[in-house]
Amino acid sequence: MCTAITYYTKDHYFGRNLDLEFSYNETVTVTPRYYPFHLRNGKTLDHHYAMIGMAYIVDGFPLYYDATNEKGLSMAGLNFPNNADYKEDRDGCDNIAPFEFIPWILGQCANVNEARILLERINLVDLNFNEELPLSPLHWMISDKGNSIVVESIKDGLKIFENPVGVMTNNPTFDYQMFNLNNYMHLSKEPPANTFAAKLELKQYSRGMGAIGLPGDLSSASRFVKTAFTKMNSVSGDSESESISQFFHILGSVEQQRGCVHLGEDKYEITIYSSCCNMDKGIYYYTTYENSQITAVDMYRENLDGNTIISYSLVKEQQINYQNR
Ligand SMILES: C[C@H](CCC(=O)NCCS(=O)(=O)O)[C@H]1CC[C@H]2[C@@H]3[C@H](O)C[C@@H]4C[C@H](O)CC[C@]4(C)[C@H]3C[C@H](O)[C@]12C
Repeated sequence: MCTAITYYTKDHYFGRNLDLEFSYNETVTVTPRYYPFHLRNGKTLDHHYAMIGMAYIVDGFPLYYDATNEKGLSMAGLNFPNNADYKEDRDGCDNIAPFEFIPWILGQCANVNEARILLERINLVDLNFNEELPLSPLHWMISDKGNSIVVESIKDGLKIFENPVGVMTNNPTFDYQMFNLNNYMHLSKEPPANTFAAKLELKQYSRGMGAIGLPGDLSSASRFVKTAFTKMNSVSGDSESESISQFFHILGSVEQQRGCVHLGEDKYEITIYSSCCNMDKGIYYYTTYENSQITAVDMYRENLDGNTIISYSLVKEQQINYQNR
């Protein structure tokens, strides 16, 4: 399971939890403007917006999980099993493999409106990266500094949904996730009043009772509701430190602790990493399951006019700040 969010204060932020039972050796990866993206349809994107994000680099190609470009446009791919449906090549379309989708959009678009124009011509094709890395069933959130959309390639075709909450998780389809919020409209950050029965003397015995009924399990539908509630009621200062702290707290409300989601044998899903990218400044912050200290990579400290990929291995060990030794 995974969760992606946006968060806006003075600056704009985009990030996600990557929940899985293993890691592919992903790295924080900066792709500069002149790195040639050789696409499977024979075309090459040889000049494009620079981008930073989390990627698994294979044969020199950055397989991005999530990224932000120099205009702030951001995108994340999340699991969408049994729903994602990729197509055959189609004439007159941009035939793009799902693993090329993030560079294709972020390389060429400055905002969601420009992405929508490319999406009119796109056909996400059923093409494995290679034998060891077959296609992943994904859907994507694309966000700029004001809007988010969700893109789902399903049996019926390519669906694009407005995403007014700026949250995405996994199954089922996004229209269900949005509709499901209706079931929770009675939840509140305020203390509840007794509307149960006027003749009963019911009292508020604890803080937080306005949100009793907010799901706390780790299913994707529940995480969607929990994250939407946490994010939409979020209050923070607007400094960089306060903003990113709040961002990680929102993601923390749905993080996965080892042991709670059993996948058979000795496998458990965990939050491998949580990321938060400042969309205005191109700084990619992350924590990992073992390392709760925030680590950052600043895209603008790299040569963005180069043609070779720059990558930083994740700092995964816990960093403890001893105060008395
Ligand atoms: C599994 C990851 C999403 C995490 C997630 O949503 N988990 C939920 C599981 S579930 O719903 O609860 O079953 C996705 C996100 C990005 C994906 C990776 C990226 O798409 C890049 C390449 C693409 C290749 O085709 C496959 C390997 C891969 C390296 C992908 C592996 C895997 O599918 C990743 C890492």
